[in-house]
This record gives sequence, structure tokens and C-alpha cells, in this order.
Amino acid sequence: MISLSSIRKTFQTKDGPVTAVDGIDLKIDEGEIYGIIGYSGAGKSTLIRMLNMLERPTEGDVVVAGRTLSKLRHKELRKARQEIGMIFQHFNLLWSRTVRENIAFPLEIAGVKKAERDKRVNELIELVGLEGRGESYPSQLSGGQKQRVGIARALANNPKVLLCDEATSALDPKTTDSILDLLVDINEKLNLTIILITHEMHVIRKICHQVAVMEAGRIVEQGPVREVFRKPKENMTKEFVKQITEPEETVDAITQMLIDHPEGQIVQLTFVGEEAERPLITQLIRQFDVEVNIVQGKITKIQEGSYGTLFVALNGEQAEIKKAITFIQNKEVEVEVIVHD
Ligand SMILES: Nc1ncnc2c1ncn2[C@@H]1O[C@H](COP(=O)(O)OP(=O)(O)OP(=O)(O)O)[C@@H](O)[C@H]1O
Repeated sequence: MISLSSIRKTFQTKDGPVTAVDGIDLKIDEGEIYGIIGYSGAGKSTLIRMLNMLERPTEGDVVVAGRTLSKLRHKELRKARQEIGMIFQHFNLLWSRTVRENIAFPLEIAGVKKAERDKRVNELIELVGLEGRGESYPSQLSGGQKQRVGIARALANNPKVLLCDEATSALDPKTTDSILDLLVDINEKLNLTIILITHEMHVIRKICHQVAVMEAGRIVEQGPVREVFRKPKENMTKEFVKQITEPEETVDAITQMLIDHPEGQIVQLTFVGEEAERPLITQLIRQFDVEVNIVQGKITKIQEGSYGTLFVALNGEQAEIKKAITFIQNKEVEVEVIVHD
């Protein structure tokens, strides 16, 4: 559905050239929810804005739904853009227009007749769960409701692709979750391809199938979310994964555990899918002469199954601990030894 090859974007500034995107190749399949995560300044906004030519790449080609956007002229580009909807962190609604009028706006621009427009707006209002709010003005809506208007407006012309630029960053956690649920619902109902950028791993965990990690204008790691969670390779990725696996109490608990069991070894076990449900600890205790203390554990839902982390302290003879760790590894559970004694 989307393919980027050797994309580069350099801005000319008073202080000299700034390369925001520095040679990115990317392929995104139809129907996929693809997340791009990175800290501020990594180049995410610039990258996503090149997917609909809000920014033109300095080098490289952008192909969306079979069209090479980077080569299109004004009129053709306007048409191609109807295939690509976009939502924004601060919603970008028209404040003097009602909900209905905001949603109808792109239909007016596309020259859709009044009767058809009204019908389509009704469908969209229902799709995003804004029944009864059609005549309200944006200032009368909550943040979540405003983003629902943004989503309805972005979907008005039946796009194939939806771009989400930090679409939940201005919302509280509960509202964020309801908007993310809506995006999954739309993805499934319409087979819409969704690309989102975020700095929150929670967003990736909750809805994405694939993830790319961006740093300094490049993609440093990418793959299916469950694989990246199970085996993050780059330090940057590990930091993001920690955002949801390692709450502050874990660090405190580990420190305390080390004081209490100076002879022990603390390991982090990472399970994905069915592995998360197997009675691994029972097997460990039965088959090896080790004591197992659970420090902290958490199982989280990801878009394709469940994902769990468990911090345990293993006490016993070094050789026996080693055997136990090998046993766990053979169960296809990732094991990271946090502290060597
Ligand atoms: N129009 C512009 N002119 C000059 N420099 C720009 C422009 N847009 C972005 N940049 C620079 O490009 C780099 C990447 O910015 P970008 O906004 O794409 O990053 P980001 O990952 O989206 O961060 P944020 O979430 O803070 O927006 C930054 O160094 C930024 O200052």
C-alpha cells in the first residue's frame, strides 16, 4: 500500500541545513496498523507529512496506493490526496462550523451533492459514535469528541490510508484508549491502512501490528510488535519497551531483592502469546534445586495476543541456576540476567 525508498528531507535554516529524515526505506501493507515511535526531534512528523506531500522529500520516492506522489503535479496530487486522510494532535477543526459542517467540509471540496453529503455525514457520525452531537460546535465538545470529529472528517472521502500525527497525545489515558479502540474498529471494518506516529509505547502496544523506531532521522529498528517487544535489539527500543514493562517500583523492588538475597541472580523473563500462560515457575521449582522469588510481574494485551514480563530472583548453586536458565530459554521465553552476583 505504501512504499518509501531512500527518503531524505533537508530543511534550509538560518543556522544551515537540518536533515530531518535521513534515508528511510519503508514498506507498509494494506490493512496494517503501522506505528512509528521516537522522541521529539527524531523526524517523525516530517516523515508522516511526506506520506501525503504536506512536505516534499528532498530525495527519494513516496508511493501510496500505486501512485508515486512525489512525482505528481497539483491537480493529480489533489486527487491522490483524497485517498489519504489525516488526523492531528490538536484536531485542526474549523471552530465556526458545527460537527456536521466540519465533517461535510472535505465532501464540499470534492464536489459531492448536498443530499449525498448529508447521507454520508450521517453514516460517519454513527461510525465514530457522535450521534446527537451533529449540531454542536467544537468548543462544546470534549477532547475525545473533537478527535472523533477529526476522524470522521478524515474518512469522509473513503480514503485507503489514514495518517495519525500524535493523535492521542493531547488526551487523557482513558480517552486515549477509547480513540485507539475506535481506530482498531475502523481498521477492521474498512480494512483501512493506518500509520501513526507517537512517543508513547502504550499506543504501539495497544493497537499496532508493526512498529518502526526512529532516531535522528533514521529507522533504527523495525518489525512486528510482538517480536520487537520480545527481543528489542537497540538501546533506544529497549528504553521504549521499558516504558510499559518496568514501572518505577520494579527498580525499587529489585534493589531490595538484591539486599535480601545477595547470593541470588535476578532475571527478567519475557513471554509472548501462549508462553505467557504456561506454568513455567512450577516446572522450575519441581525440576531444579533452585528457589524462585517473584519480584514483579505483568501481563499486557498487545494487538496480536498477550505479552508478559516477570522479574524473578533465582537462588541456589550457580550450576543449578545456569541449568534452570537454559531450561527457560528452551521454552522460547526470553531471559535477561539483570544482575550477576
Ligand atoms: N520546517 C522546518 N524547518 C526547519 N527545520 C525543521 C522543520 N521541520 C522540522 N525541522 C527539524 O527537523 C527535525 C525533526 O523534526 P520533526 O518535527 O520531524 O521531529 P518529531 O520526531 O516529529 O518531533 P516532535 O514530536 O517534537 O515534532 C528537528 O530538528 C526539527 O527542528
